[in-house]
Amino acid sequence: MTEQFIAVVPAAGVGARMGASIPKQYLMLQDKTVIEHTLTALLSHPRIAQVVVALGPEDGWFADLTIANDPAIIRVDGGKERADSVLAGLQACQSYNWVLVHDAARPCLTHADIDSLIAGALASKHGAILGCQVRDTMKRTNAQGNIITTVDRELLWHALTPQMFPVTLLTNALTTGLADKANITDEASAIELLGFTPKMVIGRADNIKITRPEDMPLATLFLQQLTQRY
Ligand SMILES: Nc1ccn([C@@H]2O[C@H](COP(=O)(O)OP(=O)(O)OP(=O)(O)O)[C@@H](O)[C@H]2O)c(=O)n1
Ligand SMILES: C[C@](O)(CO)[C@H](O)COP(=O)(O)O
Repeated sequence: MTEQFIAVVPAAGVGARMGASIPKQYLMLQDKTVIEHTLTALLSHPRIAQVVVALGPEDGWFADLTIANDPAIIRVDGGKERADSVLAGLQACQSYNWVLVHDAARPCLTHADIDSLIAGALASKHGAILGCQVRDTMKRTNAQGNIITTVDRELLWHALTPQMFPVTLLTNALTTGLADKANITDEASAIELLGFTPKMVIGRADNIKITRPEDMPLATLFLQQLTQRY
């Protein structure tokens, strides 16, 4: 039988940068909430058997969603930082070899990208992440906002999600790295802190993370365009 995987969806954020009255993962995009789009993309993939959703302590929204009753969904309590939420989710993944971690706030994920990530991760000892190369000239500024240098963009990427790693390796990395969690903004950065070099897999640039209000119409357009998501 083809190996099945588990996914962890960190969904315990408050969405401060969105500035909405509810966490951004519960805002409506077309016919359903952001998190429902995200979970549907994962749950409908043939190699994802279960999805662990890390929820905020005050979350009163998830239980009201129909998808919350899907038997493939496991709920856990998230933590103060995204890395804490992911580590909490990993405690429910110990019977699996591999885990995909995907932001609840990235609803435009396609099965083609999940397929590419799985192939890339299984071919790499250190796991893999989806990413897309930067397109603009990149600048570094000083604290006063003055440009101090132009950064070589040749090998510069936007890290996306899902990110896929062996469960034991990622659990160890996040447990060890949490002492330095200020620098752990994605799973790969914790793996890198152990000295490993995960594989970068080319992903779609429309797999955006909904962060600010202007991202909502963009995600709506992308979902309309994505006729072949699954
Ligand atoms: N303590 C946290 C913080 C974030 N997340 C999740 O991690 C993903 C990416 O984080 P981000 O875009 O930063 O979401 P928020 O933290 O909600 O946004 P903000 O920083 O604007 O508050 C989101 O799905 C968010 O719900 C989480 O599970 N636990
Ligand atoms: C994990 C991530 O989406 C990869 O780009 C990003 O690091 C999340 O950062 P955030 O500040 O928690 O949104």
